[in-house]
Amino acid sequence: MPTRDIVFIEGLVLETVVGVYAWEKRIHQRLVMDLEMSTDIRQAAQHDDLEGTLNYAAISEALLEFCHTHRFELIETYAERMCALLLAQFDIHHVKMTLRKPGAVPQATSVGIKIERSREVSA
Ligand SMILES: Nc1nc2c(c(=O)[nH]1)N=C([C@H](O)[C@@H](O)CO)CN2
Repeated sequence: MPTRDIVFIEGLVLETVVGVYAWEKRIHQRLVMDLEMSTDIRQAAQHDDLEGTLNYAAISEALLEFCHTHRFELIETYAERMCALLLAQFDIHHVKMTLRKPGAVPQATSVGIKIERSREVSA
């Protein structure tokens, strides 16, 4: 029976080069990510074994590395590309990502996007 199990990461701070404007291409800015990843944790819990679940430390490392080695103008591009990376490299069925760019609009606490992506089911 399918589960509704979630492994999550909240408030992951990613330093990267991001922005539409010329001045933004010369600095590093912070993006802050919340992530919910659907998986099945029953095997891991039964055997008390990290191999059977999503390793949130390894996933955080992969996202930090991605942001160190890429630069895009839009946070949409970061979100889309990082969801694709997660679905390709980890046993995730469905991912919900919130990506914030705090400080982009000084009058707002934060701005950003929320997306959800699922692994393609092959026919
Ligand atoms: N939907 C978006 N709107 C805006 C973005 C973005 O990435 N997605 N980016 C900018 C600028 O880079 C802005 O953050 C500079 O303050 C504007 N709008």
